[in-house]
Amino acid sequence: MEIGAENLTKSYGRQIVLNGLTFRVQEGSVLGLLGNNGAGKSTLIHLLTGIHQPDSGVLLIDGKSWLDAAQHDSLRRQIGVLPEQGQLNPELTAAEQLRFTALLYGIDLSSNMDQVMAMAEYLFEDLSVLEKRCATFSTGMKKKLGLILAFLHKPRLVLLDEPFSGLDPGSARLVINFLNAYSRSDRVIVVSSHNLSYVEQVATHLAVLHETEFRFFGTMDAFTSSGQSQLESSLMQLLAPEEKSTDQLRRLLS
Ligand SMILES: Nc1ncnc2c1ncn2[C@@H]1O[C@H](COP(=O)(O)OP(=O)(O)OP(=O)(O)O)[C@@H](O)[C@H]1O
Repeated sequence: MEIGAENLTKSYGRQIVLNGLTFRVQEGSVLGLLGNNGAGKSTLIHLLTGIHQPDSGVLLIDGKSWLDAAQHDSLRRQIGVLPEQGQLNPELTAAEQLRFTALLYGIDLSSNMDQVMAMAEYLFEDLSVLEKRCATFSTGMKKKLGLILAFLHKPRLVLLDEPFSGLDPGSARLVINFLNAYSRSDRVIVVSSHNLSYVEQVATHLAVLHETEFRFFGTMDAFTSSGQSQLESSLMQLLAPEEKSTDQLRRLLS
């Protein structure tokens, strides 16, 4: 599934968040979406899911306008989403949440049980967690369950908002391996994250949002070879954050 946009613009009130974005992400790509807090990464993911509408411009899925394409349920079912929050019903057990999400996607969980159990076994050490209520889950457990839900129906387009936040290093490694195993020539994965070292291990392409526009959009190789070898220093150079003095802060906090 190829995705893209032409002249995509989104504002909240008078604040322009995304301004005239034009891009293409080809099948087989894993796009790392980077940018400072408030740069508009989640906003772009919301637009790609179809939850929010752009003010102007066109979102393209397999070359078709997302608004036209969205009318086709089959296409919607090919999208998997890990939102930043609000995905789980705290009252349900994890197993109930899995069944509920499967119902929403219109898939028969019993015939996909091998796949679901394989994902759960891989991400959770102990499968008894599936009988616990989501409300009792730790941050990392919620994230892992959210990932399983996002991949439940083997989507061709996967949109992951902060998949690594709240994960311990071992769990993050599992998720990196999981994403690399899922990546395939007919799929696209979009990963919004602040964790550069993790992004580096999964992304084939990078998009850096800054001040409503892409400061960079291209392959990982092009990004890191454009003068710097390290992802973090390349990003810092691109976004050029101001060095701020901590003198006043020190005085106030002393
Ligand atoms: N529903 C909303 N109503 C009003 N403003 C919003 C809304 N959603 C996002 N914004 C604003 O849009 C801007 C972009 O927010 P967004 O959540 O997309 O950023 P982000 O890059 O995902 O940030 P972070 O890295 O902190 O998660 C912010 O200034 C935010 O306050």
